[in-house]
Amino acid sequence: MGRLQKILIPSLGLVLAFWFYSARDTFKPEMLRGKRVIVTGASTGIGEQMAYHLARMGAHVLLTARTEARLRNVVQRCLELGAASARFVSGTMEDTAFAQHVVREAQASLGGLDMLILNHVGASYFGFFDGDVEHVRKLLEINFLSYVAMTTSALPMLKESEGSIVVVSSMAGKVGFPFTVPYSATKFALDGFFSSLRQEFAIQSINVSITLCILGFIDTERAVRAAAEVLLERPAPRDECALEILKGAALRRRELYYRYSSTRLPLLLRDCAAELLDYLVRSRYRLPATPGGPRPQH
Ligand SMILES: NC(=O)C1=CN([C@@H]2O[C@H](COP(=O)(O)OP(=O)(O)OC[C@H]3O[C@@H](n4cnc5c(N)ncnc54)[C@H](OP(=O)(O)O)[C@@H]3O)[C@@H](O)[C@H]2O)C=CC1
Ligand SMILES: CC(C)CCC[C@@H](C)[C@H]1CC[C@H]2[C@@H]3C(=O)C=C4C[C@@H](O)CC[C@]4(C)[C@H]3CC[C@]12C
Repeated sequence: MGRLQKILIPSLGLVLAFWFYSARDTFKPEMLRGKRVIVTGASTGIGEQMAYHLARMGAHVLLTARTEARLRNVVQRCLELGAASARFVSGTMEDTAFAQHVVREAQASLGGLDMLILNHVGASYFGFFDGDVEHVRKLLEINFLSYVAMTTSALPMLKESEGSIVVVSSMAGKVGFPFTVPYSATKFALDGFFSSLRQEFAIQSINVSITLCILGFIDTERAVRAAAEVLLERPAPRDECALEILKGAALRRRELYYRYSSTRLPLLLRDCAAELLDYLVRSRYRLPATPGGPRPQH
């Protein structure tokens, strides 16, 4: 009996703790109703899908990317889907002044901000590193520095609303993958910046959540065009991916993994068997017969 109690009581405690923890963590679409959200890179791909989900949930969306004609269509569709409001600002994130301009636009048109979704990426090549240092610099400006600039400008509004920052990164921002050298550098940089910033928020009791999203291969047009022939991996659907990101953001998660089986599970190997993980990653590539590697795709 005594032994039974020793086992039963802690087990019951564990079950209750697990139940309490999961109950706290249920996503409801109403969580995003009426929220004021910026989505960058919203003209195509995962960003476009996030805009549509947010619209269905009744959020106010401010979308940005370079291509005005596409943004106009996405805004129109968001309004049809039920967005509380939808607008866009077009321009390039190569310019940090533009990043700051987008945030000012949120202040002017929405009167504040609840969620900043940093998702855009500049075009790069999927192939062996070609030694082009200027390309690395440019990609760092688009994929990293503009994220820093937007966060810095948006922070006063996010502190005010106790809001959220969502950083869309990749498995290639946690592990080295072949053929993504410049891109991977920019994604690792995001992890350093935002993980360190999260620590400072904790010390300063700043209630702004930072969700770093670690994505595997997703079926967006550009990614499929660039990599599908070389990868033995099947891309996951972009609309489901977009919804998972929003759920993680609404629940103020620290990190989000999509899909779990091709991100979180392989990453468990990283600290105890790095060489094995490297080998498994390479084994997912159909390596080319030509010594130059796959033709660079932009
Ligand atoms: N697809 C995948 O397999 C994976 C994607 N990810 C991440 O998900 C996020 C979205 O990727 P995905 O949807 O595939 O990308 P897409 O290429 O479909 O979309 C990229 C977006 O960024 C915008 N953009 C490109 N260059 C600039 C620029 N200079 N200034 C401002 N905006 C720009 C594009 O619009 P426009 O050209 O009109 O400016 C577009 O809206 C990225 O952060 C990516 O790293 C992570 C892992 C895997
Ligand atoms: C451990 C493995 C089983 C997981 C495999 C996941 C691999 C296949 C995933 C993880 C990260 C993915 C890359 C990515 O993040 C973004 C882009 C940019 C896009 O324009 C071109 C495609 C590219 C390079 C993706 C290619 C597929 C990658 C390497």
